[in-house]
Amino acid sequence: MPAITYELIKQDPATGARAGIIHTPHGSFPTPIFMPVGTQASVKGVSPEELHDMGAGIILSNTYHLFLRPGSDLVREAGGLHKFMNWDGAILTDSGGFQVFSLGDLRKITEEGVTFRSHIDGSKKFLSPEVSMKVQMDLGSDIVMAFDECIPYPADYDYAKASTARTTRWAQRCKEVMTSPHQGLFGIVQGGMYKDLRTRSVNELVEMDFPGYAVGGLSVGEPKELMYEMLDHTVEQLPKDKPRYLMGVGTPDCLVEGVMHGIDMFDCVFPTRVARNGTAMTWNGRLVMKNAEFTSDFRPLEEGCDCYACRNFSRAYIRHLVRANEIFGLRLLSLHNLRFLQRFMHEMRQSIIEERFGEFRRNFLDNYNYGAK
Ligand SMILES: CN(C)CCSCc1cc(N)cc2c(=O)[nH]c(N)nc12
Ligand SMILES: [Zn+2]
Repeated sequence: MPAITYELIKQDPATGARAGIIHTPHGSFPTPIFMPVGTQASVKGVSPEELHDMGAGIILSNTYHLFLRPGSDLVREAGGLHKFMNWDGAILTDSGGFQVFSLGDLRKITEEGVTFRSHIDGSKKFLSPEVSMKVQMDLGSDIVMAFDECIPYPADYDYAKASTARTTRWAQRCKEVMTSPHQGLFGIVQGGMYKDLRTRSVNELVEMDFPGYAVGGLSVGEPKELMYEMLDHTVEQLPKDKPRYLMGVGTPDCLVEGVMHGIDMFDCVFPTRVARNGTAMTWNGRLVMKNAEFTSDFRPLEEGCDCYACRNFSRAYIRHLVRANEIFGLRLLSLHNLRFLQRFMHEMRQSIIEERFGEFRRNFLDNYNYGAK
């Protein structure tokens, strides 16, 4: 029995949208799903108990960061990442490739792997398919991402072709050393913005029969229309009985469009990052809490929200905390924004099950106004 399995609940008859359940060794969760990001083994300012209370079934963490600090040997000694951070839900770990490639010229790529300098102390480090898999086995995450190169945008055809072929060879090397029966290894589709390379990447990864697939190399600065075009082309070639994960996406409009194209899993730092910038996410757009309009607004951040912030505090109080640089204000906004995304995905999933996804999408996009208010 594979560690990760996908159960289709409902396919929207008119679009690629679908509702399902993903089963993992640390529990099952409904899809489509948004995964809170806990890069360094914590979702910034949020406790595991609060993550459970808001309905999070899976969180993200990161090979690159934990490899550098505190080191995966320590986490293994602690009994793995679940025990280390006291989270008993599912965990997905990214493979480290993306973070290394974000270092720009501080790294050197060869067939073997990537040499780079730690952003923490400048020491020389090496990541490869084998090292990434060893780290992720030490961490014990339920879903392990293959070690890949996220092709920058723009990239010329020859570079994208050579890089995608290497990512496929790296995926094979990951598969050969990922021996834990309790962890599921996802392949990551690359190919840049070239449809023929995306098709080749999909075909070669599907040939290796992974339990799930991520669409990589998107949300890297390309226009949204181009992202959707690549997404449409890529997802339709992926197996229907396996989960699909769109990496690094995204804002609510991108979540709706990603679901429409058949994506099941999403992650993005957006909700916690904008929270730390003093902004609340609501169905009708963003609230910039420092704005004077909230000075004596004693309503909750969002009417009808059941989060801890909205059940106990007002916009006026949260505005005061943000202006006074009180950490509690940012914590309240993080709790609200993460709960908002859980509610958003739940409503979207219900609309698929009740065959009214098209109406949900139109209503949301008609009211969508994520310019700061
Ligand atoms: C917090 N998240 C942004 C981190 C997890 S997702 C990181 C991430 C984001 C994007 N856009 C593309 C890729 C990609 O092509 N490959 C990998 N391995 N990771 C990716
Ligand atoms: Zn709320």
